[in-house]
Amino acid sequence: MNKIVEVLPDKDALIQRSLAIVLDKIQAAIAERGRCTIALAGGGTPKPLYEQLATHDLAWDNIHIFWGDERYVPADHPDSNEGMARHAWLDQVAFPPANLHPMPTANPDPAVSASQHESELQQFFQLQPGEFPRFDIILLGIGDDGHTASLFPHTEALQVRDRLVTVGNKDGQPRITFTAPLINHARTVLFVVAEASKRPALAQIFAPVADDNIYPARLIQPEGELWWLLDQAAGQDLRRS
Ligand SMILES: O=C(O)[C@H](O)[C@@H](O)[C@H](O)[C@H](O)COP(=O)(O)O
Repeated sequence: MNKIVEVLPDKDALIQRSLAIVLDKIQAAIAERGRCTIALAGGGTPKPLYEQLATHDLAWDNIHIFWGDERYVPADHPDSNEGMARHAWLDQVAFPPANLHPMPTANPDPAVSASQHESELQQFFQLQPGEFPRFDIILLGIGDDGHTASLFPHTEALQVRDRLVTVGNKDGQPRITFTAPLINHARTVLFVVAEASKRPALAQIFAPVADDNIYPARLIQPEGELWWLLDQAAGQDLRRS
């Protein structure tokens, strides 16, 4: 694992730096492999990044969009990560509809939806049973509690090692989420983190010893590149690298 930590002066600089890295990784993936597979983070932090990406004319036909997690709501619900990304970016440019791979949230049983999405990933990446795909880019954020994707503290999702996708649980509300092993197979994992409220969790995530079950973002130790991009408010206590 190659870990890079950068603290940017403010949120605008954080978004601009994140944009530069994402654009570079997209271009490199297409140049090397003919396509880019990128999984988006939800929440509020990445929205301006997606809005910036919408201002660039990219090879949309060669870019496939996934999500690292999803709230268990329809795409037109205000909480939907799919809806947020579509509004900020995906529906503003000429992505072929077949290149967008949202997590399903229609089945009454979230476990069925998780299994459906796992099958979609296995088919898209032409995987053998037990094999994990290697996404080019996985974007992540962290919550004030140290969760990432929908891997929340003290939940069963943290223990899942033999699946690509599982059911997350936020205060009893179901989510669909990539598993830690799937995320860790990525070529590049990019955390984009802003705001002082994240500082206590970051201190534990970056500590030499702490409980992964309490701070799930500690589980993210990818084989490839691990980027932590933080604004000054979030990252002021951390050592750059
Ligand atoms: O579905 C989600 O909410 C996200 O995937 C989640 O993991 C998010 O990245 C963090 O909660 C940070 O959210 P903010 O960027 O809004 O602080």
